[in-house]
Amino acid sequence: LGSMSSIAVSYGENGPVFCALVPDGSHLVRCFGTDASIVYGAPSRLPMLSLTAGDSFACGLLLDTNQPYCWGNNFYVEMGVPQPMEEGAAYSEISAGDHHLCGIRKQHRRFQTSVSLIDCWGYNMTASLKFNGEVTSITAGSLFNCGILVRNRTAFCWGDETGSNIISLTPRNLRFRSISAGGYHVCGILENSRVFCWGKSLAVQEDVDLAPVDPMLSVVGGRFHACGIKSVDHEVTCWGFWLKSSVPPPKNTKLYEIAAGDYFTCGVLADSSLAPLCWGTDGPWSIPMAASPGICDSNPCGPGFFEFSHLNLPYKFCRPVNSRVCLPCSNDCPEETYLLSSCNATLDRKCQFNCTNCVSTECSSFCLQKKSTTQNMSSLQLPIFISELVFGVVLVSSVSLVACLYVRYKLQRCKCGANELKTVKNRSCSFHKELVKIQPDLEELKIHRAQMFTFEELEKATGGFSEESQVGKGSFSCVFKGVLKDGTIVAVKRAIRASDLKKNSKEFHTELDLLSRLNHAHLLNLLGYCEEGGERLLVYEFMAHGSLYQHLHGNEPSLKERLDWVKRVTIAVQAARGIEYLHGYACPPVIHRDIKSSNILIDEEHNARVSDFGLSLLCPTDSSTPLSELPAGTLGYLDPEYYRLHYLTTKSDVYSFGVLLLEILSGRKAIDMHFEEGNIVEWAVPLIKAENITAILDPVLKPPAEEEALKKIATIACKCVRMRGKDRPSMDKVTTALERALALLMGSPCNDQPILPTEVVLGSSRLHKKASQRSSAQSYSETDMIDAEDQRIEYRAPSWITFPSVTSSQRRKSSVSEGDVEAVKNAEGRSLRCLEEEIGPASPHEELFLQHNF
Ligand SMILES: Nc1ncnc2c1ncn2[C@@H]1O[C@H](COP(=O)(O)OP(=O)(O)OP(=O)(O)O)[C@@H](O)[C@H]1O
Repeated sequence: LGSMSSIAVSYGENGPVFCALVPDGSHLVRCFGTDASIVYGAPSRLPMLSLTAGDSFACGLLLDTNQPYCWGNNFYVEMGVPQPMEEGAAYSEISAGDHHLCGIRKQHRRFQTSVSLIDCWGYNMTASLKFNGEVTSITAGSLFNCGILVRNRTAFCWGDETGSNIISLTPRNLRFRSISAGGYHVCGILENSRVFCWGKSLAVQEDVDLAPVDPMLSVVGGRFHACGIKSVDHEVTCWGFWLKSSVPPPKNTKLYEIAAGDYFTCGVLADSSLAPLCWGTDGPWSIPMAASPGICDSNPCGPGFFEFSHLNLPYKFCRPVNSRVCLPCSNDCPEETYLLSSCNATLDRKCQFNCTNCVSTECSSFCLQKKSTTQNMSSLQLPIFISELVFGVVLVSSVSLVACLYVRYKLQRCKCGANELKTVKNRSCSFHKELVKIQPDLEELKIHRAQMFTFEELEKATGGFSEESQVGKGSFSCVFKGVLKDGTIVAVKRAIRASDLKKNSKEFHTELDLLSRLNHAHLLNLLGYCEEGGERLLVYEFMAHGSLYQHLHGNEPSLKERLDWVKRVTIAVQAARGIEYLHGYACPPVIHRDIKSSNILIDEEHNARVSDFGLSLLCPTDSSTPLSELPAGTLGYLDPEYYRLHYLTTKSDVYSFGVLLLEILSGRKAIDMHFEEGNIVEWAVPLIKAENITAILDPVLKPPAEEEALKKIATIACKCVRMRGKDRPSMDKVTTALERALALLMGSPCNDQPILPTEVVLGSSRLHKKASQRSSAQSYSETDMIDAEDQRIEYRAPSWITFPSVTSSQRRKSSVSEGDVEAVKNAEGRSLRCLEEEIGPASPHEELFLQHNF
């Protein structure tokens, strides 16, 4: 609902979703909420100029083409670029109603003043409309739209007015600065900054049209309510009908921008955090991101507007050259204050407390402080103050200089320049025989923000490492759920005190070192560590939903059933993104070496996180030959080329990921001797090649409507588990292909556009999960524990695999000759030719998206 903005709120039966442009100049969108099709469907690589949202869908105006691009799930609006659309059409504004979207077509200069073209798509709206005169600021209500004519700033509306009388009630003589539609009403800001609303739902006779008299900077409309930002103090005020038990609008809080869904409204805090803040019903309440405070405009800010700048942020908000975010100037000053400086091109007006007229404590304390500072300054202390100031400046400059030199030194040591990274990515990272030494340096770790804990602290957090708090067990460690002093729920991994302390220590240090260097939304975050005497402990974010293994093969069948196809494929895409980051974007690149379902953990919001870096290896970025390492990993997932030839490349992870995909599709374990053919690869690949996909699909789930999507994933899996590493696709290709399959599965008609379930967040906050983790009351049952135990005994071979422990089927596989490989390849080529292009090179468009994203 409403007009386009840098933030948008969608609504519908799956709950509200908040979407916003990230304020870092990337113009990328991020969404939070419970509607998976919008949250995970948000294109993380498409830069957008602005956003708008309706019932179960959101749309953005693409920065590069000025075309709308929608995602989510609405029967009436085509996802992707809505169709039909005139070729080459570009739009200056878009706006979404319940089930439709409209856009003002950009036109050649010579037509601009005579006629405006507005295209609409969706329920009862699909048409191209012509209006006399230039139109600006379109806004969409439930079933109607309105716009402002540039020539006289009057409003006009079109569409269905049943139940709202919106068209007949439109005021003919009022001039508006801006307008915003709600469900059945429109509110506009008049030239004198007062708000005027018209229309109203006949079903809910609430006075949405009785707007407060305060001057407003902006206004938005929800289903039966409206909210505005007051000009005098940037605080929000709402009016109209509210559902009972709604969270009220914030008080004493300044906001820059607001957007409304039906019963849920959000704004961007007017402080350095630019954090979103929401009220109304349903949530999401915790949105761990900063949001852009406005849309980037290529025109200079007009009168009554100032150019927004953020002193704390070193980067530009707007990518297009000569564009900026223009915010409306505030009018007047709050009570007790006087105008210190007027609004100019770069700053809003400033007000200061008037100390002759204080009533509030805020004013009194300001004036007291001011008085004492003035007195102090005028006394003998002035020279002391000046010398302190000089000392402070010198100190800050020297610290900054040392920090800069240190960062430069670090950057020089890490030879992962953009170009090198690209090269690494393209050649899928091959390595020298020499392994980069992993020598964790505690000072370095501090810089990487891993916190050091005492053993006592962690002992306390886990109830003395009690059996009840144990949530899992690996080959070298036990994992406990713990609660830190500040209430943060964590997972504490305690290395088993083995006779081979050296080996334990190596795995500990590998994981510690790697995790403190890596940061990605789909990698498990390390929060801290403890190394005391023989004790080695790592502290991670707690993953409320355990591992993928527990879901697929645990003792609770309902968990498996609840993991429907969309969830499974989403997890696959997210895990692929984590691995893709390790291979292509980590510095230096990393081979995980132990990709398997028990190392894919699932957080509270059901997002997948790749974990367990105990076996990972760092690889140099400037090498060309594969790394020769003693095989390590888990039976069933281990790349045959690696254990046969000790030939390790990132393609070994691709093999393991292929096995994981087969596991996700079939619900079978990688090795399960209950079946005649116990090795999942040996069993599934021939069936997939014979195009008998149904035979491998997990029988506990109904095949989806779009079985084609699963067919594509099966094909990807087949390619990942090819015998020769060089015949396997790289992880970035796998990710792209999976994203397309997910789009298809979710019924997106335009599956050549990548739908990304969640975006890569380089530098994502380690701490933003804390709050949600604290609220999680989920604990592990004894059965979960048994699962983990069962998994260790039945499924998990010792990490350092020796040849005798390899199963017969694997041995058969490992002894396949080169000729066999060719034969397999040819057969594959024949039966799957039509799907061969799935993992083809990324299109120029996709390459562009990749460049934008990283
Ligand atoms: N951060 C976490 N939050 C919740 N549970 C976790 C977390 N980390 C691990 N676990 C649980 O503990 C189990 C054991 O984890 P761990 O990484 O020690 O071993 P593994 O990967 O299963 O086996 P191995 O170390 O032998 O490869 C996991 O499978 C998972 O169920």
